[in-house]
Amino acid sequence: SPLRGGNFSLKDFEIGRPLGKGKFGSVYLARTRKGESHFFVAIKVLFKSQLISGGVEHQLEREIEIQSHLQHPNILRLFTYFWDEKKIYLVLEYAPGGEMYKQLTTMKRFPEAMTAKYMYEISDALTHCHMRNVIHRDIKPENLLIGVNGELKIGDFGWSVHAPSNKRQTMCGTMDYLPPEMVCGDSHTASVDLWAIGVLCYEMLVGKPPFEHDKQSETYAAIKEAKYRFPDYVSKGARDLISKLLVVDPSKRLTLTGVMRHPWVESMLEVNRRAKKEESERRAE
Ligand SMILES: CS(=O)(=O)NCc1cccc(-c2cn3c(Cl)cnc3c(Nc3ccc(N4CCOCC4)cc3)n2)c1
Repeated sequence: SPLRGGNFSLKDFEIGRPLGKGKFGSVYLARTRKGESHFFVAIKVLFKSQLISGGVEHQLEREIEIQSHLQHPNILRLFTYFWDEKKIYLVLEYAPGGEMYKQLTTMKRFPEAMTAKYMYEISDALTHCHMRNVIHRDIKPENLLIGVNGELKIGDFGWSVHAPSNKRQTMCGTMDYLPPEMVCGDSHTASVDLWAIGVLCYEMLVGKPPFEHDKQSETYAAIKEAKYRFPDYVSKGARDLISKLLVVDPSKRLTLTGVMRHPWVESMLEVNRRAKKEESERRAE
């Protein structure tokens, strides 16, 4: 990629439209100036002042350290970063499909085959992270993006840490994805990500997270007991997978390999493969 080497600065890019607004800054579509082939990137612009007042500068350092070293088709690349007097710029891979959050809001809920494909892809990405002793800790639709071929991309490592960790972090996002051990403040291991993909799987199939309640105290109580219900339309296979991830005892949760080899996931991936084959045969006619 034309982003080899270091010391880039804003002048190396043409800044395009804003893609979205975050807590600490915004994300812009951009493209490299050099060379004839315009290479699209997403540039996340963070204000130093806001990072300092938010007390998250160390978190950003960790995010940069971790995400710049992870290279996987389902993890958004962090190519490089640079700063000027007031801002820090992260040059990230552009995800043309946008946020999974928007896709889920638009579609209300995902078909089972689409959900299973995303579950396979996120488990593959987390296997890559856990092998490098990185826990993500903040898996939720808002942090997941969609690539050019509809593939899932983990897009934000702002909350990731090197395992094991008992770092108490002030939660400023939703707590729907918190596992019991984090709700109780106990130290936590990589299995927090397994709980989170259980919550994600439920939310993709149902359109809302399993422990959502009006009162935060009710959400806490439901999480601690892993108390949730399925709407009738959720298949037996999907219920089996989710019930093996939303387990209070972290050591008893299904492993990432177990998710990727789960009968429901495998059968749904077969459905995807057959649909793709039929589609390409139709195109070939
Ligand atoms: C905390 S934050 O600032 O990081 N999150 C706020 C936010 C909010 C919304 C989006 C995006 C976003 C980030 N992206 C990154 Cl990083 C790479 N590609 C995209 C990326 N790509 C993208 C691609 C296409 C679209 N379109 C497609 C056509 O319909 C309108 C939306 C939007 C975003 N979007 C980010």
